[in-house]
Amino acid sequence: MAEKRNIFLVGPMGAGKSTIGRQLARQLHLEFFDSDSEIERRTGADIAWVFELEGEDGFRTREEKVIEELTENTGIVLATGGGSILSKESRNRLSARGIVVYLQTPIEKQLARTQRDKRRPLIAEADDPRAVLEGLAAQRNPLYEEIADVVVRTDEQSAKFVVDKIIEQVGL
Ligand SMILES: Nc1ncnc2c1ncn2[C@@H]1O[C@H](COP(=O)(O)OP(=O)(O)O)[C@@H](O)[C@H]1O
Ligand SMILES: O=C(O)C1=C[C@@H](OP(=O)(O)O)[C@@H](O)[C@H](O)C1
Ligand SMILES: [Mg+2]
Repeated sequence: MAEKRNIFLVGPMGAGKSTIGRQLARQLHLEFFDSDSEIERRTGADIAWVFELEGEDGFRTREEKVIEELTENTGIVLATGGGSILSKESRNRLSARGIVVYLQTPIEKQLARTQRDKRRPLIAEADDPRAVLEGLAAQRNPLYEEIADVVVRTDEQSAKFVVDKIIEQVGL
């Protein structure tokens, strides 16, 4: 697998894609991108604002475009947004252009890690965030699994442990 020189992190909100991706890139001396940060950089608006102005559909169109462009790189770590895999085109691009690492995390941990964060509109405004995360998991987990080359759990383990585990699993 080491000949595919990009690493793409997929998984649900709160799995640690952004945090672990940054550390992984630093450790491997690869460039780091985060699809959400890239959308924020390009629009000059935060994710919640993009959802508010353009709706989820508008956000997904931007996300697909950013993933199309970023996956053209070689030698990067990309932390995707949790819903990026809803797009068949993005799933195809991610599988074709790098090693896809699925960060698997139980809903309990996702809730704990995203509780105080207002930057995820799908759960920040929900009356019952647990029910939302369960619904998303039912729809999305098969899609993460479909494209995963490697699956790494991120529940009890520290970010550092997960980074080392990914490096070991992808053979870099
Ligand atoms: N392995 C981990 N152990 C404990 N906390 C973590 C771990 N990975 C991430 N976190 C914390 O969880 C929160 C969400 O992480 P983030 O990287 O934004 O997830 P994602 O990008 O998958 O939504 C952050 O506060 C981060 O510090
Ligand atoms: O799961 C989702 O649909 C989303 C996940 C978020 O990214 P993280 O997975 O990095 O939290 C962000 O892209 C947006 O709020 C939508
Ligand atoms: Mg993130």
